[in-house]
Amino acid sequence: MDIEKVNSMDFGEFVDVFGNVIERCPLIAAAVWSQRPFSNLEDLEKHFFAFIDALPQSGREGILRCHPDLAGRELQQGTLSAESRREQSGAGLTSLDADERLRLAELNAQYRARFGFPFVLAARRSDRAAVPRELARRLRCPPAQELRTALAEVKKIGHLRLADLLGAHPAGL
Ligand SMILES: NC(=O)NC1=NC(=O)NC1=O
Repeated sequence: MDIEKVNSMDFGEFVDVFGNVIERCPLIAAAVWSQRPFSNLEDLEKHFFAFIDALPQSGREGILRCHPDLAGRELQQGTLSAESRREQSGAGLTSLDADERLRLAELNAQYRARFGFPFVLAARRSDRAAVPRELARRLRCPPAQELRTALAEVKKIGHLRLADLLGAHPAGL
């Protein structure tokens, strides 16, 4: 899909296509639509990220809370979004053994209890060994720093999803 096609979309089509670039936050696409026309993929992405950066802390934390846990209940129940399912299975999280799943569940619970939002990481840039290691490492970070780190991961996920939608090759982020 080229940027001219994106710029020609009406509101409904735009949100249909881009509504899940940021997981379960179609509001962001709904807001970004007003910024058209976009000069290219980077410009479109810049508007998604600018919306996030302009939110108050409660809004940025809210975006994190819209993310399903990695290898969590939604993965087991099959209620993940198509994008999340692809990302999580791509990182090998659909084939964890019981011990691995339990360890991740425990770490996710500790993380959520400490920060008040779920652990978020771009699964496509990770794998089944790195996820628990990263979770355990970030669990020890100061809250303000961890909020910044988690949002950077949301942007990595968004960058990869936008690149998929526009048929571009994701830059190393
Ligand atoms: N909590 C999460 O990090 N969730 C996710 N990361 C991804 O890359 N896809 C997800 O669903």
